[in-house]
Amino acid sequence: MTALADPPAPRRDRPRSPEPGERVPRRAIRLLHLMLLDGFRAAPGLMTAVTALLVVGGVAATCYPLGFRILLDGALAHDTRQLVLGALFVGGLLALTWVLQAIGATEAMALSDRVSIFHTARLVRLVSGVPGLEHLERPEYLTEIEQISSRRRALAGAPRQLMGSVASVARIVALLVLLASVSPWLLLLPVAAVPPLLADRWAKRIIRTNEDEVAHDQRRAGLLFSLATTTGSAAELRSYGLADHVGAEHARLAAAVDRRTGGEALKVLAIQATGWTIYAAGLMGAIAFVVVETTHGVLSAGALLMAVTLIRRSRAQLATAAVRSGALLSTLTVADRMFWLEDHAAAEAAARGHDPAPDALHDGIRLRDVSFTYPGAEQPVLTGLDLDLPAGSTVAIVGENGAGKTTLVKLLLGMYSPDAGTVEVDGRPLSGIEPGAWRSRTTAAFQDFARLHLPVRHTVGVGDLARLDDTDAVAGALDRAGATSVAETLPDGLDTLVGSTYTGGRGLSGGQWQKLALGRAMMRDDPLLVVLDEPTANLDAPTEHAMFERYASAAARGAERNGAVTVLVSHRFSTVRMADLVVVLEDGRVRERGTHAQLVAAGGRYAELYELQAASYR
Ligand SMILES: Nc1ncnc2c1ncn2[C@@H]1O[C@H](COP(=O)(O)OP(=O)(O)OP(=O)(O)O)[C@@H](O)[C@H]1O
Repeated sequence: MTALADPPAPRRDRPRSPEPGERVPRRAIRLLHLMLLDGFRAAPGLMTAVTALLVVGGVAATCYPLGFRILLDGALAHDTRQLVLGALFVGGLLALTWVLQAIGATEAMALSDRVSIFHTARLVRLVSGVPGLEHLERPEYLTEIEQISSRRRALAGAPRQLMGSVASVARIVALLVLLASVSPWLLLLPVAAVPPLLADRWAKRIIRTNEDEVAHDQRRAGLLFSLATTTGSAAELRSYGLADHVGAEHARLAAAVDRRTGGEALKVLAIQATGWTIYAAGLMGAIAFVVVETTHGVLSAGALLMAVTLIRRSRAQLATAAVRSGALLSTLTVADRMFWLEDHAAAEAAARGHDPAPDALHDGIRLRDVSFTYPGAEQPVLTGLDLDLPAGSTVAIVGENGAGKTTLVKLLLGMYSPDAGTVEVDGRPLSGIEPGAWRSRTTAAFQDFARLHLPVRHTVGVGDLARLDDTDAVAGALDRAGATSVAETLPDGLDTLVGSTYTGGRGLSGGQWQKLALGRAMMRDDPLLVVLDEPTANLDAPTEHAMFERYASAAARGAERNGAVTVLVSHRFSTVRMADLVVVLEDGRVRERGTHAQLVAAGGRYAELYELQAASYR
């Protein structure tokens, strides 16, 4: 069996670290904000506690060898007072270190949890706050989101890491002061620490590059995993015997990622080992130095013990500093991604309109010379499209599969923006209207509707969030959608939990789900635009007929109330003929327009399609 076609890795056009034009101070301020202030914003008390614990604990852990010096010199001098002082010093600081470390670890976990919740909420806001859908069609955007999402934990650890780094610096300063008190020559020891630290930075860079390069395959493996383990695709996977193939494909991708990552891990190991070997040589030199100084009587036995203890501990402290700075660096990569996302959302927000939506339509909605190409696609879907949707009209859009009908209605709903041309609402560009304001005056039922696994009242009620729990509004919407019977047959009526995600959830048929989606679309009271994009595909013929009669009367009421336009996308001509205006789309342009009778009489493409469908029913 051949492998599933491997899509090309997405083009990477995301800035890595600061963009050439971006000033480093600005980035530094943003980083400080993210790593420090966000910790205080998410959990002020915890953040203060963790900071204090880390710094005090760090200094205490470094200073206790000073007690060894007092202790040993006191023992050699038979000085009981000094002995007791040394013992108290060592014991007190060690006990303090352990207690603070134990409390610090628990508090740090709690802090990470709180900051993680904070960043998750921010991520959701940044992704769903962008009004259109275009960003969700771009693989490179999705890869970035996945990278941030999968490393939210690292980001959540940032405040703790930063504080840990401050504590590391405090420990190293304390270590150097104590070493200098033995001999200033020992301050050369940090020079030997440079190679391992540089090696560590290099290693982290290799790891980050590798993460970027395997991200595409990891994402694909993740998609295959959910394909193999979720219910939506389960039936088809079994019907076509694809389960093994998908499993094998997932294993192939995962193994490729693992192979590459394993190879890079060996490189990283070699680099780090070289750095630490150089440091070990410096460390041995320092020990030899203090031993020689002691044999020459320059240093006391206590000073020797303290120096050797400090030198030995310096490796652990440097290793901790290297690990922390490495973690900090990899957090910076996630932070840069978060900044990119914030900039993206800010640019989108700056570009959006601020005008209110009109109260009513007087002229209608017009598309002027509109062209649209999906992100990453080569060919435009709509080209130079001109179309008038008069206020108060019901317009049916017909055309073959892929003609661009759904794309057109998504442009009307403001989910995509045209690449060229304009969509106008009563003569004003739609791009000038605040997206939320326009959304609140539109409603839509799509062919690929969402199956919201919630109590029925909420599955429907989310169509108008302000009236989510308004039983009368929900019942009215279900009635307008001809879906009252769905709720009536369920054991707890509107309170029945639907969908099988949760225990006790009631499974529904495709048609029942669709009726609830239609109910959702009927929740808004005074929409200016109603879009029904093949909303009856799962319904039987009598239900569909009854449904369209309801639509027609709802559309007529809306037209009278505020000039609402109803756009109906359908392949069924029995439905299409009820519209005031029929538009035939072909190759991204309007090929014909007119009433059903006019188009049939004209004997063009519509008449041909109509005749074909009518013949199949005869
Ligand atoms: N997200 C997308 N990214 C890239 N191309 C897309 C996307 N969605 C649709 N297209 C392409 O745009 C064209 C028009 O699609 P659209 O869904 O608008 O057609 P349609 O007329 O509604 O078709 P149907 O009758 O099958 O629902 C198709 O060629 C399709 O391949």
